[in-house]
Amino acid sequence: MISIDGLKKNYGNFTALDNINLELLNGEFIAILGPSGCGKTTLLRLLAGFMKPTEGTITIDNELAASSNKLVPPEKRNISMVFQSFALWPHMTVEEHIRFPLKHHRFGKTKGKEEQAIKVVEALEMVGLSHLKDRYPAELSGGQKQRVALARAIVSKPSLLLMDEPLSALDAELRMEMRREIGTIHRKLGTTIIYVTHDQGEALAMADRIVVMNDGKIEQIGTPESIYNAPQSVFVSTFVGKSNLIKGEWVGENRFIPANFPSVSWQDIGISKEIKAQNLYPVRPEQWKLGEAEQNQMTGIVQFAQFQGNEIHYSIQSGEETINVYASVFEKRFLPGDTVSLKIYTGVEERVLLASSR
Ligand SMILES: Nc1ncnc2c1ncn2[C@@H]1O[C@H](COP(=O)(O)OP(=O)(O)OP(=O)(O)O)[C@@H](O)[C@H]1O
Repeated sequence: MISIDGLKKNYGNFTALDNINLELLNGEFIAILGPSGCGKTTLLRLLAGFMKPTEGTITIDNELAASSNKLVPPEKRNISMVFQSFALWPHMTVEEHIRFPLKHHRFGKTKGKEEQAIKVVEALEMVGLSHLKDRYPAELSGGQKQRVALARAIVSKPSLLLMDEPLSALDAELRMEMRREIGTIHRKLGTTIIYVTHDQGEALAMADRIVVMNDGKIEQIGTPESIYNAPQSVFVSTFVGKSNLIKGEWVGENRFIPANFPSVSWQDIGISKEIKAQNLYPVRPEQWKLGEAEQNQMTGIVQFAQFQGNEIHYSIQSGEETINVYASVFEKRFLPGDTVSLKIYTGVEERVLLASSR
């Protein structure tokens, strides 16, 4: 188990991480999700042992690994890393890359040549590269290079695998394929994975739990479903799921009246206290139900309608607010200039169904 307590990291006067508290269970797949500059890589570097924290501690399997005056260096931690840039050596073949940790790493060291060969074959098979084992990095595609980096990272069976945006240099289709492969490898190996990404789709699809970060702090920790369906802050509701934040007023605890439509009222569907306190109601783009304009309903004028294959993405002007709506292609189509009514799916079950069908 890894325990992070009160972790802080300053670079000079600048605080890159502040009061980070997190417990990771053995075998968990944790995604660290946040925008550029929020401190994701800093957290990963602290976990790897590249630098000391300014305050707080990291404990790995009940042993203090880092504090402001102690640092267990990377080579003394049973960890591996995979980077966005692959970090391969141009003069080594695929097979030599994968054998490297077995020869040199303190934890993965495997003395017998035969045992080494078995482990290399296993790792090559796991990432589907057996047929390319004699190639050099310059002779591989981006996806194949990342598979080499992955095989090199897992061959020594580390207890912790740190991945820093490993798929961001790959094209969209390959990213989807690699998501599945990393998921399969995680299930097979049972290694604890910390996976840094700014891509919400990756985090939602792959992780057991997501840690959403902003500005050096943790905003929310939870399962993908809870992060998506029950964001606790305005930041999480807009960063994950791209909610529209409708302005209005909460009447009592349970009823919301949109500012521009006093005759409309929406019920509470588990909106957090923090969001309520700002008199906002978050509505995700796919949560809207468009219809012909009706009296006593929220309405707007379609500005744009973009065909996306499985969905139509509308931009709708409603009073001063521009509302984004994702509608199924099977629903009634609207055109720019049409006045439409905007209702929302409020049943929690409906919302979960919608979320899981995306
Ligand atoms: N060595 C350093 N010296 C000074 N400031 C730094 C240093 N490294 C990072 N920072 C700053 O700390 C903040 C967090 O950086 P970090 O690299 O952890 O962010 P990130 O979330 O990984 O961003 P990205 O997704 O762009 O890689 C940023 O504002 C960055 O400019």
